[in-house]
Amino acid sequence: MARRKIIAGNWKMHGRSADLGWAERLSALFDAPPSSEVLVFPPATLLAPLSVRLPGYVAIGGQDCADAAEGARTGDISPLMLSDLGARYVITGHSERRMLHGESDAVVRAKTEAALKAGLTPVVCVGETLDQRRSGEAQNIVLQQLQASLPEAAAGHVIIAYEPVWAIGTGMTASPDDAEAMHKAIRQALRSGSGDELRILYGGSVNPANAAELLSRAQIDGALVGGASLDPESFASIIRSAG
Ligand SMILES: O=C[C@H](O)COP(=O)(O)O
Repeated sequence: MARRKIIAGNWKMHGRSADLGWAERLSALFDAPPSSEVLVFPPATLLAPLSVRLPGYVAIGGQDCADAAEGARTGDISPLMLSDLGARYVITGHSERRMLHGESDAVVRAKTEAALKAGLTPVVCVGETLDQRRSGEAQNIVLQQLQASLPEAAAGHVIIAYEPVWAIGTGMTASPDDAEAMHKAIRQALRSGSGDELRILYGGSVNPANAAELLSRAQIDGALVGGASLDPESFASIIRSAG
């Protein structure tokens, strides 16, 4: 059976209460639930107020979580707290967290494990830099990152997002062939743990103009969309591209 596509919007550090009308604007663009799953990752401050305004077919998630359920961690948000607000998903290992907050693969793995324990589905991000791609190391780097970022036996319980660092927010997108080749390598590497059910999203400058071609590829199970998810019309157009 074909894997159901997932279109996920990551708002990153954008959005305040004045932006909550995004929910009604998005739902006004659909007469019926779309065929793909739709996920939204707003900033933690908007999780609760946004979730009550979203149509039932949109699930919400956190953009990051701590690696423990509770404790003396000033400023951190635990996966249990996200779940308490209605989140069902959480992004772990986004390259912005890896780079700006020094998160190692071991940290990503601990966060992913804590998220699973809290009953959330982690969306685990991996991706190479431009230098690594140019030097032909992209696949090795991504597979190493993946292996070190995933807890034991987690492959059947997570979603993977392949996000080449050089494509994020730059307007440069991996070609559908390159993205598909990487997704295939990821699927093969995780096959023993997850069978063919593992869903692998592509992220990096996905927009209404390039989404259809990327999403038409059998190995690309959806998109993790940053900038283009902030505008409901663009996001809706990408959702429609998934079929
Ligand atoms: O999480 C989303 C990705 O980092 C992609 O962001 P972008 O669509 O703005 O390039």
